[in-house]
Amino acid sequence: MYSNGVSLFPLVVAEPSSSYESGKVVERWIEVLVDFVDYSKEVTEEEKEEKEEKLYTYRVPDGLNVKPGDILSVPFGVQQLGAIAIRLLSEPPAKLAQEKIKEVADVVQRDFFGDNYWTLIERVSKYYYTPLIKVVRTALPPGLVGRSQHRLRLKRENIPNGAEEFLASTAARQILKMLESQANGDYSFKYLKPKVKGFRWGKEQLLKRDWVESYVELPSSPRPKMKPAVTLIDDGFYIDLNKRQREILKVLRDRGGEFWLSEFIQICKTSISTLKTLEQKGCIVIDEREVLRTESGPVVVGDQAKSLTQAQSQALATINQLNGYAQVLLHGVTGSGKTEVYLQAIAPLLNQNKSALVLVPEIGLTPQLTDRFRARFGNKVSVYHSALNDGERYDTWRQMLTGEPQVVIGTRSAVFAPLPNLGLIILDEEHDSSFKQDSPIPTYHARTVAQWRAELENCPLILGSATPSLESWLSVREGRGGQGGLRDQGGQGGLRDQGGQGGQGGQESIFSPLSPPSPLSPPSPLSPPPLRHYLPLPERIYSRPLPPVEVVDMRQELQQGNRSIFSKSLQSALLQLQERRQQGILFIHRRGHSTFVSCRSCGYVLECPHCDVSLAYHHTEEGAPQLLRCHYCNFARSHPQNCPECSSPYLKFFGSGTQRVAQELTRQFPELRFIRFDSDTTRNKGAHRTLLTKFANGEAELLVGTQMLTKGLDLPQVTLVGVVAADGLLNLSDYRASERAFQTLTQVAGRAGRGDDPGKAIIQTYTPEHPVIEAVQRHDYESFIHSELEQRQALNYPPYGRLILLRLSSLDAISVQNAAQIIATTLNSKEGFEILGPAPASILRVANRYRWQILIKFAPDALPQLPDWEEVRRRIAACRETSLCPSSVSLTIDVDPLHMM
Ligand SMILES: Nc1ncnc2c1ncn2[C@@H]1O[C@H](COP(=O)(O)OP(=O)(O)OP(=O)(O)O)[C@@H](O)[C@H]1O
Ligand SMILES: [Zn+2]
Ligand SMILES: [Zn+2]
Repeated sequence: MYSNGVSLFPLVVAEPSSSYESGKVVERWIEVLVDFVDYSKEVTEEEKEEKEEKLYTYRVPDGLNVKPGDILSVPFGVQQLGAIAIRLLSEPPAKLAQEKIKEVADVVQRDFFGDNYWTLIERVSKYYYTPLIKVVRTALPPGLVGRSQHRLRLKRENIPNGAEEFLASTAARQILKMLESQANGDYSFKYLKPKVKGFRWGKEQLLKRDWVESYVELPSSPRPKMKPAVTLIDDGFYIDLNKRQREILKVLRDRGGEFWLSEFIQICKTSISTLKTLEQKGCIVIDEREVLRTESGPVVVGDQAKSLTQAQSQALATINQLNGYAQVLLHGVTGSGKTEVYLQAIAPLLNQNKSALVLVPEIGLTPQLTDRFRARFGNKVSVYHSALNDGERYDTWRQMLTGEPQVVIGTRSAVFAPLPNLGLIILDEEHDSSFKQDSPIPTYHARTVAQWRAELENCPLILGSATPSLESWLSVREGRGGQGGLRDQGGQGGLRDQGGQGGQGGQESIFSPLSPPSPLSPPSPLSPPPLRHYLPLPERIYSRPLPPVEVVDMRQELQQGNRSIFSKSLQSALLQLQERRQQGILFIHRRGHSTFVSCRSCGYVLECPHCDVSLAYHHTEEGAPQLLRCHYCNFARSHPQNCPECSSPYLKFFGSGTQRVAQELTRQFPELRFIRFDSDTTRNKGAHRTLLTKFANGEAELLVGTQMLTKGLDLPQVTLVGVVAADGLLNLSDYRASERAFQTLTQVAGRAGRGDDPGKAIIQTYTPEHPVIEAVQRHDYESFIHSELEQRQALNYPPYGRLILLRLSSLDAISVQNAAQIIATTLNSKEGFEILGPAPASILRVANRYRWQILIKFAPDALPQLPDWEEVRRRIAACRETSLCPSSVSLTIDVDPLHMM
């Protein structure tokens, strides 16, 4: 047998090598995820996906030590490709002919992701019933491994004189010589391999002696994109200038003193030579600035830390003292300055060479937030979210792997960002449901994953919100489970037979020290220093008042003969905006309005041909095509002239919420300028920023939009917030409806009065007595949440009980119903949980697929104890077996679901 040990230390050959110790099974095969980059275009997306998701088995050559998480190089067809080691096997798959299995060519990089990262991926895989491979695909940008280069570098300081004499192998000597001949002692594997016979063994020996190191060079570090910008340095008052030159300087000053050169030339209708003259006169500077690849707009630099309010400094002091993992709930009312606390919590970390990860709900609000971070930390900030294209995403990843301390701001999937030396994770607006992925699997919640990650990295997690989720409140205030508490159950109950993970000894032990006390056991009197901190910011900055909330009863308006969608009160507030040159926000809950098109003659309603829903009418602006669109499958058609059923030309429609309101505004307030801010008008890249900038520049009095408006906008000029109809929010048939309605209304009201002028909110509703409305009006988070928690507890809903939703769908209506029935019966026949359903989804057919669901509910006191929990998990995973769920039916296991179907 040929092993590394032999030639180096002949005397210890007789000793058993470590893989034979303690009766461990020798694992000689490895399943790998092959990194396809330039995969042939002649296959369908589906075939491609199947191939990409597939694990391939390779043999591990003797003497090569391979671990999950290593980056390998493997022969694949005629190519040599990068691959990630996923799972060791002690036997080759029975289906494969042994002699057909190829050997791993080499280990390119050990522990590419680090143990913690790999543990995180495994935990997500287990907890969310998702094959490891899919989690890896979720976490990694495409092509990360493929584009990198594997290299070998000399460690000169370790090499003794006459080193070659110590080397028994010719290959090793040859490699050493070649490297030494290079000034930087460095070559790529690709270069060395064909030149050195037995390259791998030679390299292994050099590595063993620590004379060389192997590393992956990610393609050259990202070069910032630069673009010329104009900056005002002197407004030219004492300089001899002509009228035109003065005009140009005034424009620049009015626009904040900075502009991209090309855009500024357009705006002023001027030329580069005119600007050069102004530069020579010392009024402006034209220089290159870095452009964030995902963003436009000049980089604002040099923002200083603000001096903190007392509440802010108290919160910051606690955060600064944290050493290692802790869960912090920063509960600050709207406009209390949570962002400033984040910024000042991050600043010292960067100086300690640590990085920070900031997760935000949606991209609509990141431009403003990103600007604030960039103003403070300059180019240490990068943005990572799903709207980036592959290249941008890849670039950002690459930058993270350089190891430079940095701040990454991103949406849900950024929770997997491979930041070096993570010092802090922040979830801003932690209550927001867009942190949860409904599909595809893994159906993860970024808050849950962030918590695991913080524990693994041993760093604090800050959850910030004006309206914390019930989960976080319960977890921090009462030290009870919440979603994080699930992990000690879910995490340990690894499904060894599922998805390819598990099987390596010692895994369980990784979980135990991290597990918090079980949510079911009383807190121990000897508990270690508190891992949970509640940090309130009960007041707005400068003690500005929260906006008074006026609730308007729309039933009374109707009785008084007002048929407009705007109440008297809202109408006069809108008129005042114009008079006082102030600004307002009008919030529309999309579902609150009918958007379908129907025939006045025969009553026919235009429906989606693929889903059981009516089509929604869409019209962005005058002159744009009128479209009918399905909100479920995105099917679109033009608006017909005549009824398809009876040919009548009298089709009646309402626009979607915002469209209809926009029409009404134009009719009733022809002078009022407004900007629509919704999914129709923000489709294009950069549209969010453009619209918000227009609004901030005072180009309109009113911003009209949907949910997007509620999330973190900080516009000091806004004094009025109107909610057109709160009822659509209140009457949703979902156990979370009240929580969501309270959060949305409080957040949207909180956009008012953030500047010097006091603000107010007007909420229109047909049910003013609804407890949610009353709580919002009183700004009373605590009593709302207490009564809400009581109800959840009584019904065993989260955050007390736990839910797992099985979503089934199929093109065939009968087989999905049958499968749902069979699965529900099978699950029901055992104890340990409650089964709700099977039930058809509220919209049965979407994109031609029929959908059924089964809800599994675990009451807190019936929660299975370990090791029974594992048995329960096995039973749930077994639902996917074809005996229960035929291949024509797809089944998604949604753990901790937020949305029912
Ligand atoms: N200590 C401070 N002194 C002066 N201004 C401050 C201070 N802290 C924050 N601000 C300013 O107050 C405003 C509100 O702060 P911020 O947007 O961080 O509030 P928030 O708590 O995140 O609000 P929301 O939850 O409503 O989004 C911002 O314009 C911010 O620059
Ligand atoms: Zn008709
Ligand atoms: Zn549809």
